[in-house]
Formats: sequence, C-alpha cells, structure tokens
Amino acid sequence: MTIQVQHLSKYYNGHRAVDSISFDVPQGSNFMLIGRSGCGKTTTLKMINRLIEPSSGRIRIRGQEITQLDGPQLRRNIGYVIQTVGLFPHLNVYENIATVPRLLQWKKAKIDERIHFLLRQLHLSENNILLKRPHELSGGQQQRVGMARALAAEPDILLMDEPFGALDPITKVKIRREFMELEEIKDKTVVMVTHDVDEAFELGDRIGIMEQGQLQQTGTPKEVLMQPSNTFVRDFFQEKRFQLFLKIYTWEDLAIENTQLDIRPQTPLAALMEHTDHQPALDWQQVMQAIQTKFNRESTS
Ligand SMILES: Nc1ncnc2c1ncn2[C@@H]1O[C@H](COP(=O)(O)OP(=O)(O)OP(=O)(O)O)[C@@H](O)[C@H]1O
Repeated sequence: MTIQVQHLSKYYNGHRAVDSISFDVPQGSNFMLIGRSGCGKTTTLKMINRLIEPSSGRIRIRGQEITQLDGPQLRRNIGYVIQTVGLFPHLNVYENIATVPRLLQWKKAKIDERIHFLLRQLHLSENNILLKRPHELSGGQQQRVGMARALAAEPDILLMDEPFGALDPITKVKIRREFMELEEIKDKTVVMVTHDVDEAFELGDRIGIMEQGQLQQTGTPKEVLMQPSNTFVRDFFQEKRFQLFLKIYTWEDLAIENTQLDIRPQTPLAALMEHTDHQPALDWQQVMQAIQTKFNRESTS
C-alpha cells in the first residue's frame, strides 16, 4: 500500500517537532528516515499509525486519508517494531506473536500455522521457545519475536523504529541481512527510522534525511550521497562517503564485467567481503582503479 505524506507538522507547546514534511512511499518499497537525535523521526513514524495525531497536514494510505479511519483498525494492518522490542513481559512468545491475529479472531489452527511459519522464517527454532517469556530470551531472539509479532497478521505496512538499534554490532549485521532476505518483507511497504547510515544504505530504496523537523532531502541512496541538495546532507554522509559509495555501486555502475561472479554478489565490496574464493578470478587492481575513477568523476560532477 502506498503511503503519501503531505505537509505534515506536529507542534508540542509551540515547538515544531515536525515541520511541513512531504514524502511518498510506493507500495512494496523501503523508506529510511535518518537524522540526529530529536530531529522528529519517531514523531513522524507514529503519525503514520496515529499513535500521535498531526497538528496539520495529511497522510494517505492507498489514497485514503487516515484521519477518516478508526485508529485501532488502522493499526491492525500496520506492523510496528520498536527498538526496545515492546514485548508483553507477562505473556509467552506464542501469546505475544498471536496478539493481533487473536484480536482479528483468527482460528487457532490458522494462528498456529502462521506462527510456525514465522518461527522458521525468522530462525527462531529453539526447543520450547513458544513457552518462554521475553526475559528468558537473548536480545537478538527478542528482536526476532518482535518482528514475528509485527508480521503475524500479514500487515501491508511495516513501521520500524530503530529495530536493530539495541543489538551488538555482529548480531545487528546478521539480523539485518536476514531481514533483507525475508520473502515476507519484499512486497511490504516499510518505513524505518534509523541513526545508522550503513543500515539506511543497505535497506533503503529511498532515504529521507531529517534535521530540526524538516526533511532536507529525499532520494535514492545514490542521489543523497552523490547529489546532496545542501551542505547539511553533504556533511551528514561526508565521513563515510567512500565506504557508502562502495556499498551501493554495482559492477554495472562501474562498467566492470562480472562474468566470473555470475552476477552475484552485486557489488565489488560484497565480492571482496564475502566471496574470497572468487578473488583470484578478478583483476582487483583494475577493479580498484575503476572504483576510484568513478568516485572521483561523480564527486566532481
Ligand atoms: N510528547 C512530547 N511532548 C513534548 N515534546 C516532545 C514529545 N515527544 C517528542 N518531543 C520533542 O519533539 C522533538 C522530536 O522528537 P522525536 O522523538 O520525534 O525525535 P527523534 O528524531 O525520533 O529522536 P531520537 O533519534 O532521539 O529517537 C524533540 O525535540 C522532542 O524533545
């Protein structure tokens, strides 16, 4: 379902937390909201599922203005994942994941089938995990259960507020990869808040950079990196510019033949990091030169 946000604002006691922002998230795409602490990301996200009511502006989901919908009903079709997971501590894993399907009065057999499917998809295969309470799980497991709960009733939209923020760096990278590969996610419309530029570049079809309640730029990872619309956006990515360039530029972008690698992995960086056995097949000196030339050319254009 497409999400359209138009001139959306939120004031708290005269303070503009969100200041007339507009963006579209096409059906099935991932939109990453990134910015410094306090710039208005969470407030924006919570306006999409009406946990916060806007001061002005409009949000449309599949063309329908959400103020005309009943809040709880709207939220049943919008999965919501937050950093602190937000699992109900007194409920076990099964009951946590089954929350929304039960509200929707699904039959038990359908709920069981869905839960077992999600456990497999999210690599939650530990024995008796369904009977455990959240405090008996690791941080990574809690995060996966939080994801399973958000996906349980097959929502069309997923809102995620720093979903991987509380994890250690290794678990974070692992869960992020798994997330990207989830079949379930591919046709969902996702809006994710993050502080992490790597995450934004890995997961985002489009990225929105916020500062002091305003959207400074929205665009594809390539656009915001190589064609920043102002100095704020340029400075925001400056420290990691080359690293991010490597993350997103494909063999095709670099005009390098990748016949030996049979198309995957798509970028030289991924080939270097993950497929060391392929390295001898490539002339890495030529690859590095092509990367440097492209980076220099795009940086000055
Ligand atoms: N309920 C509230 N009452 C008053 N001010 C609020 C309220 N919630 C948020 N704010 C203020 O609105 C601004 C935006 O907050 P928000 O939580 O949306 O930022 P954020 O970008 O998500 O920050 P972080 O990355 O730290 O989570 C901040 O200045 C915050 O102090």
